[in-house]
Amino acid sequence: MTDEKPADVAARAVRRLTSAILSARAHGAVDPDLAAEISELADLLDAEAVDAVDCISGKVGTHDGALERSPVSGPKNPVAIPLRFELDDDGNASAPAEFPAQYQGPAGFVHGGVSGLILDVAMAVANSGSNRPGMTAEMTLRYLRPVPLHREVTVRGRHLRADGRKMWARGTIEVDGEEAVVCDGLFISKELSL
Ligand SMILES: CCCCCCCCCC(=O)SCCNC(=O)CCNC(=O)[C@H](O)C(C)(C)COP(=O)(O)OP(=O)(O)OC[C@H]1O[C@@H](n2cnc3c(N)ncnc32)[C@H](O)[C@@H]1OP(=O)(O)O
Repeated sequence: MTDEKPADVAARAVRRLTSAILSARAHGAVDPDLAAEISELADLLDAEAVDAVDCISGKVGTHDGALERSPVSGPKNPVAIPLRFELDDDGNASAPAEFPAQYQGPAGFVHGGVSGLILDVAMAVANSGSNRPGMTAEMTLRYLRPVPLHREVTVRGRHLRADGRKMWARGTIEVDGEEAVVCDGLFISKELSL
Protein backbone atom coordinates (compact mmCIF):
# COMPACT_ATOMS: atom_id res chain seq x y z
CA MET A 1 0.00 0.00 0.00
CA THR A 2 1.51 3.32 -1.05
CA ASP A 3 0.60 6.76 0.26
CA GLU A 4 1.53 8.32 -3.11
CA LYS A 5 -1.11 10.83 -4.26
CA PRO A 6 -3.24 9.73 -7.27
CA ALA A 7 -2.06 12.81 -9.23
CA ASP A 8 1.58 11.78 -8.66
CA VAL A 9 0.82 8.22 -9.80
CA ALA A 10 -0.96 9.57 -12.91
CA ALA A 11 1.94 11.94 -13.67
CA ARG A 12 4.44 9.07 -13.40
CA ALA A 13 2.33 6.97 -15.79
CA VAL A 14 2.16 9.84 -18.31
CA ARG A 15 5.97 10.18 -18.16
CA ARG A 16 6.31 6.46 -18.96
CA LEU A 17 3.74 6.86 -21.72
CA THR A 18 5.71 9.75 -23.22
CA SER A 19 8.94 7.72 -23.22
CA ALA A 20 7.10 4.70 -24.63
CA ILE A 21 5.57 6.74 -27.49
CA LEU A 22 9.05 7.99 -28.42
CA SER A 23 10.53 4.51 -28.14
CA ALA A 24 7.73 2.68 -29.99
CA ARG A 25 8.75 0.37 -32.79
CA ALA A 26 8.80 1.58 -36.40
CA HIS A 27 10.16 5.02 -35.59
CA GLY A 28 7.55 6.16 -33.13
CA ALA A 29 4.53 4.50 -34.78
CA VAL A 30 1.81 3.80 -32.20
CA ASP A 31 -1.08 1.39 -32.72
CA PRO A 32 -4.13 3.50 -33.83
CA ASP A 33 -6.49 1.80 -31.32
CA LEU A 34 -4.05 2.48 -28.51
CA ALA A 35 -3.69 6.09 -29.66
CA ALA A 36 -7.49 6.47 -29.56
CA GLU A 37 -7.60 4.96 -26.07
CA ILE A 38 -4.96 7.41 -24.83
CA SER A 39 -6.91 10.31 -26.38
CA GLU A 40 -10.10 9.15 -24.62
CA LEU A 41 -8.29 9.14 -21.28
CA ALA A 42 -7.11 12.70 -21.96
CA ASP A 43 -10.70 13.72 -22.79
CA LEU A 44 -11.90 12.23 -19.50
CA LEU A 45 -9.37 14.15 -17.41
CA ASP A 46 -9.81 17.33 -19.46
CA ALA A 47 -13.56 17.30 -18.76
CA GLU A 48 -12.80 17.42 -15.01
CA ALA A 49 -10.10 20.11 -15.23
CA VAL A 50 -10.61 23.38 -13.36
CA ASP A 51 -9.69 26.79 -14.72
CA ALA A 52 -5.89 27.00 -14.87
CA VAL A 53 -5.69 30.47 -13.27
CA ASP A 54 -8.00 29.46 -10.40
CA CYS A 55 -5.83 26.40 -9.93
CA ILE A 56 -2.58 28.40 -9.65
CA SER A 57 -4.09 31.05 -7.36
CA GLY A 58 -5.53 28.40 -5.02
CA LYS A 59 -9.14 29.55 -5.52
CA VAL A 60 -10.24 25.95 -5.99
CA GLY A 61 -8.24 24.53 -3.14
CA THR A 62 -5.60 22.85 -5.28
CA HIS A 63 -2.70 25.17 -4.49
CA ASP A 64 0.15 23.05 -3.27
CA GLY A 65 3.29 25.02 -3.86
CA ALA A 66 5.63 25.77 -6.74
CA LEU A 67 7.76 22.69 -6.22
CA GLU A 68 4.76 20.30 -6.44
CA ARG A 69 3.86 21.64 -9.89
CA SER A 70 7.34 22.57 -11.11
CA PRO A 71 8.32 21.34 -14.61
CA VAL A 72 11.61 20.23 -13.02
CA SER A 73 10.78 18.85 -9.58
CA GLY A 74 6.98 18.55 -9.49
CA PRO A 75 5.86 15.00 -8.67
CA LYS A 76 2.44 15.78 -10.18
CA ASN A 77 3.87 17.40 -13.32
CA PRO A 78 4.33 14.81 -16.08
CA VAL A 79 6.83 17.13 -17.80
CA ALA A 80 9.16 16.93 -14.77
CA ILE A 81 11.71 14.14 -14.37
CA PRO A 82 11.06 14.84 -11.39
CA LEU A 83 14.20 15.93 -9.56
CA ARG A 84 14.29 15.62 -5.76
CA PHE A 85 16.65 18.28 -4.46
CA GLU A 86 18.35 17.88 -1.13
CA LEU A 87 19.89 20.80 0.72
CA ASP A 88 23.10 20.46 2.71
CA ASP A 89 23.86 22.48 5.85
CA ASP A 90 25.21 25.37 3.73
CA GLY A 91 22.02 25.57 1.62
CA ASN A 92 23.61 23.94 -1.45
CA ALA A 93 21.12 21.96 -3.54
CA SER A 94 21.84 18.65 -5.25
CA ALA A 95 19.82 15.97 -6.97
CA PRO A 96 20.56 12.82 -8.97
CA ALA A 97 18.97 12.90 -12.42
CA GLU A 98 18.49 10.43 -15.24
CA PHE A 99 17.04 11.93 -18.40
CA PRO A 100 14.69 9.77 -20.53
CA ALA A 101 14.08 10.04 -24.28
CA GLN A 102 11.72 13.03 -24.16
CA TYR A 103 14.59 15.36 -23.13
CA GLN A 104 16.75 14.55 -26.16
CA GLY A 105 18.55 17.25 -28.14
CA PRO A 106 21.43 15.77 -30.14
CA ALA A 107 20.99 12.00 -30.61
CA GLY A 108 21.62 10.32 -27.27
CA PHE A 109 22.16 13.55 -25.35
CA VAL A 110 20.12 16.03 -23.30
CA HIS A 111 18.79 19.16 -25.05
CA GLY A 112 20.76 22.24 -23.98
CA GLY A 113 17.60 24.20 -23.19
CA VAL A 114 16.51 21.44 -20.82
CA SER A 115 19.88 21.70 -19.03
CA GLY A 116 19.23 25.46 -18.67
CA LEU A 117 15.75 24.81 -17.26
CA ILE A 118 17.09 22.29 -14.75
CA LEU A 119 19.92 24.57 -13.63
CA ASP A 120 17.63 27.59 -13.25
CA VAL A 121 15.61 25.63 -10.70
CA ALA A 122 18.72 24.15 -9.02
CA MET A 123 19.99 27.72 -8.44
CA ALA A 124 16.54 28.92 -7.32
CA VAL A 125 16.32 26.08 -4.79
CA ALA A 126 19.80 26.97 -3.46
CA ASN A 127 18.87 30.66 -3.20
CA SER A 128 15.72 29.71 -1.31
CA GLY A 129 17.77 27.34 0.86
CA SER A 130 19.90 30.36 1.77
CA ASN A 131 16.73 32.36 2.49
CA ARG A 132 17.34 34.56 -0.57
CA PRO A 133 14.59 33.62 -3.07
CA GLY A 134 14.36 35.66 -6.26
CA MET A 135 13.42 35.86 -9.92
CA THR A 136 15.91 34.87 -12.59
CA ALA A 137 17.23 37.99 -14.35
CA GLU A 138 20.18 36.53 -16.29
CA MET A 139 21.71 33.14 -16.98
CA THR A 140 25.01 32.37 -18.71
CA LEU A 141 25.40 28.76 -19.75
CA ARG A 142 28.61 27.00 -20.71
CA TYR A 143 28.23 23.59 -22.31
CA LEU A 144 31.55 21.81 -21.72
CA ARG A 145 30.56 18.26 -22.69
CA PRO A 146 27.30 16.59 -23.70
CA VAL A 147 25.01 15.20 -21.00
CA PRO A 148 23.99 11.61 -21.84
CA LEU A 149 20.41 10.36 -21.70
CA HIS A 150 19.57 7.25 -19.64
CA ARG A 151 22.51 7.66 -17.25
CA GLU A 152 22.59 9.05 -13.74
CA VAL A 153 24.18 12.50 -13.53
CA THR A 154 24.30 15.01 -10.66
CA VAL A 155 22.62 18.42 -10.68
CA ARG A 156 23.87 21.04 -8.24
CA GLY A 157 22.88 24.57 -7.29
CA ARG A 158 24.90 26.92 -5.09
CA HIS A 159 24.01 30.36 -3.77
CA LEU A 160 27.18 32.45 -4.10
CA ARG A 161 26.49 35.93 -2.69
CA ALA A 162 23.93 38.68 -2.34
CA ASP A 163 24.07 42.46 -2.59
CA GLY A 164 20.82 44.27 -1.86
CA ARG A 165 18.12 42.76 -4.07
CA LYS A 166 20.66 40.98 -6.28
CA MET A 167 21.76 37.38 -5.78
CA TRP A 168 24.33 35.38 -7.68
CA ALA A 169 24.23 31.60 -7.95
CA ARG A 170 25.92 28.82 -9.88
CA GLY A 171 24.42 25.60 -11.17
CA THR A 172 26.24 22.59 -12.58
CA ILE A 173 25.42 19.27 -14.19
CA GLU A 174 28.15 16.73 -13.51
CA VAL A 175 28.75 13.58 -15.51
CA ASP A 176 31.04 11.02 -13.83
CA GLY A 177 32.07 13.73 -11.37
CA GLU A 178 33.13 16.17 -14.12
CA GLU A 179 31.36 19.42 -14.94
CA ALA A 180 29.42 19.08 -18.21
CA VAL A 181 27.24 22.21 -17.97
CA VAL A 182 27.97 25.28 -15.84
CA CYS A 183 25.47 28.08 -15.38
CA ASP A 184 25.99 31.45 -13.71
CA GLY A 185 22.78 33.17 -12.70
CA LEU A 186 21.74 36.60 -11.47
CA PHE A 187 18.52 36.70 -9.45
CA ILE A 188 16.55 39.71 -8.20
CA SER A 189 14.32 39.51 -5.13
CA LYS A 190 10.75 40.55 -5.80
CA GLU A 191 7.44 40.35 -3.95
CA LEU A 192 5.11 38.11 -5.93
CA SER A 193 1.33 38.10 -5.73
CA LEU A 194 -0.94 35.77 -7.68
C1 LIG B 1 11.78 26.75 -3.59
C2 LIG B 1 12.29 27.10 -4.92
C3 LIG B 1 11.20 27.23 -5.95
C4 LIG B 1 11.78 27.31 -7.32
C5 LIG B 1 10.80 27.87 -8.27
C6 LIG B 1 11.41 27.95 -9.62
C7 LIG B 1 11.85 29.33 -9.95
C8 LIG B 1 12.61 29.31 -11.20
C9 LIG B 1 13.12 30.69 -11.52
C10 LIG B 1 12.30 31.30 -12.60
O1 LIG B 1 11.90 30.67 -13.53
S1 LIG B 1 11.93 32.96 -12.49
C11 LIG B 1 11.06 33.27 -14.03
C12 LIG B 1 11.96 33.86 -15.08
N1 LIG B 1 12.30 35.20 -14.74
C13 LIG B 1 11.43 36.20 -14.89
O2 LIG B 1 10.30 36.03 -15.33
C14 LIG B 1 11.90 37.56 -14.50
C15 LIG B 1 11.28 38.62 -15.36
N2 LIG B 1 11.87 39.91 -15.03
C16 LIG B 1 11.39 40.62 -13.99
O3 LIG B 1 10.39 40.29 -13.34
C17 LIG B 1 12.13 41.84 -13.66
O4 LIG B 1 12.84 42.30 -14.76
C18 LIG B 1 13.11 41.64 -12.48
C19 LIG B 1 12.35 41.19 -11.22
C20 LIG B 1 14.21 40.60 -12.77
C21 LIG B 1 13.78 42.96 -12.18
O5 LIG B 1 12.81 43.98 -12.24
P1 LIG B 1 12.63 45.08 -11.11
O6 LIG B 1 11.82 46.17 -11.70
O7 LIG B 1 12.17 44.48 -9.84
O8 LIG B 1 14.16 45.52 -10.89
P2 LIG B 1 14.81 46.92 -11.18
O9 LIG B 1 14.67 47.32 -12.60
O10 LIG B 1 14.33 47.85 -10.10
O11 LIG B 1 16.34 46.54 -10.95
C22 LIG B 1 16.83 46.18 -9.68
C23 LIG B 1 18.33 46.00 -9.84
O12 LIG B 1 18.55 44.78 -10.59
C24 LIG B 1 19.26 45.07 -11.79
N3 LIG B 1 18.73 44.22 -12.86
C25 LIG B 1 17.45 43.99 -13.13
N4 LIG B 1 17.33 43.14 -14.18
C26 LIG B 1 18.58 42.86 -14.55
C27 LIG B 1 19.13 42.06 -15.58
N5 LIG B 1 18.37 41.36 -16.40
N6 LIG B 1 20.46 41.99 -15.67
C28 LIG B 1 21.27 42.67 -14.82
N7 LIG B 1 20.81 43.45 -13.83
C29 LIG B 1 19.48 43.54 -13.71
C30 LIG B 1 18.97 46.55 -12.08
O13 LIG B 1 19.99 47.11 -12.87
C31 LIG B 1 18.97 47.12 -10.67
O14 LIG B 1 20.31 47.22 -10.22
P3 LIG B 1 20.77 48.46 -9.28
O15 LIG B 1 19.96 48.30 -8.02
O16 LIG B 1 22.25 48.24 -9.09
O17 LIG B 1 20.43 49.69 -10.06
